[in-house]
Amino acid sequence: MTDDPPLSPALLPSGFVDLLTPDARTEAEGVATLMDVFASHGYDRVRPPLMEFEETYLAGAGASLAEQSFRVMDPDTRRMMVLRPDITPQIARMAATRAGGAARPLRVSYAGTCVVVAPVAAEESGRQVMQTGIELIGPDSPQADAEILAVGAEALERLGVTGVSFDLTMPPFIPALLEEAGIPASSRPALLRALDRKDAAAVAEHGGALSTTLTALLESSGAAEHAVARLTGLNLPPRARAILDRLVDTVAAIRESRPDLRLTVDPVEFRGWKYHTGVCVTVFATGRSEELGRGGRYLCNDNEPACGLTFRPDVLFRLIPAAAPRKRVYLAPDADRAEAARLRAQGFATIGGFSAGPQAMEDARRLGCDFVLSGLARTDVS
Ligand SMILES: N[C@@H](Cc1c[nH]c[nH+]1)C(=O)O
Repeated sequence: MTDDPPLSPALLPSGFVDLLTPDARTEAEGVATLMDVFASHGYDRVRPPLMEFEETYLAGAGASLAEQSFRVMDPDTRRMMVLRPDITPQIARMAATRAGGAARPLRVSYAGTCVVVAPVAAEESGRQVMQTGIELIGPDSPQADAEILAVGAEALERLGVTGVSFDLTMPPFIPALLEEAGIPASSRPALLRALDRKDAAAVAEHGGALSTTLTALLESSGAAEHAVARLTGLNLPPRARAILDRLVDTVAAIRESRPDLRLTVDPVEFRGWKYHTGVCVTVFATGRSEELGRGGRYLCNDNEPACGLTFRPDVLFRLIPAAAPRKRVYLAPDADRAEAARLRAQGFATIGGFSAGPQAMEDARRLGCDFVLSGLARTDVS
């Protein structure tokens, strides 16, 4: 027994909401549109489960997601399970196990619900998040990175999302640079914080021998061509150089297929889950701070290279007009069944009516119907 006041019947746990119409419809139709574009490029749908054993999920690519994972105990076996916070680690597992023998390059798509402990971005409040994405497994090339971006861009265009920008990052770059430059482990946290805040003064203060390079890196972020021109001129140690060269090649490959995309580069950014091993991307709509999607390069659970892009439909669908409802027809109890079926085939929603005569007309109006079907006769709702 507790002394807590009784819960309101409408109360839900923080971060979980009911999605009503039209939002739920807009989400479902938007996901279908995205999945259709993915399928048209050969990305076949897979459906990993909502829960997995903790020890399998948190191995491999999922290792960095422990803090974001809800744990549930299986009452049958008493084994701990994870409610997935992200689908990509499941694809990394599938690619190394059940889909290990499938022809490469392996292209898969997915749409499903995830649950995170804390909202993904600061401006968000949701803990149940929808993911819709693609993964390209096998090739480790700038062309594969470019394909992911191009397919993602096309999917957004089909949805009608305009003014999108793709921000390229390379999370392993700064750690490699600090290590190669021999920056002591004790100064790294302050330096990483300063870089994360893009605080030039603090970067200069904590950067030691790397101050000039790090300041130049901060200044080079921006439009891809501007960034690439400045970054190629920098004097860098070999591992950091190799990571950067790969980013430059990826920019060139993207430009070849989609010269029109708005591309920016941020060499010091390392947001996102921590399993990425190479070039990453965050998708923004101009003038908005929420992330529409994120992606990047990683390794599957058997170290096979892969890259992918995951959209966040719950953010995305706030940017597009609500999906139009079907036109509605009120079926009086004597409505002709074949005619009703024909109307449904034409895209109408037929609403089964329990009233006839003037009451049918009133019910039809109340339920948002355009006309009443009685026998074969249509009467417009006035
Ligand atoms: N699933 C990752 C993005 C990603 C897809 N593929 C590789 N990375 C995320 O939501 O942040």
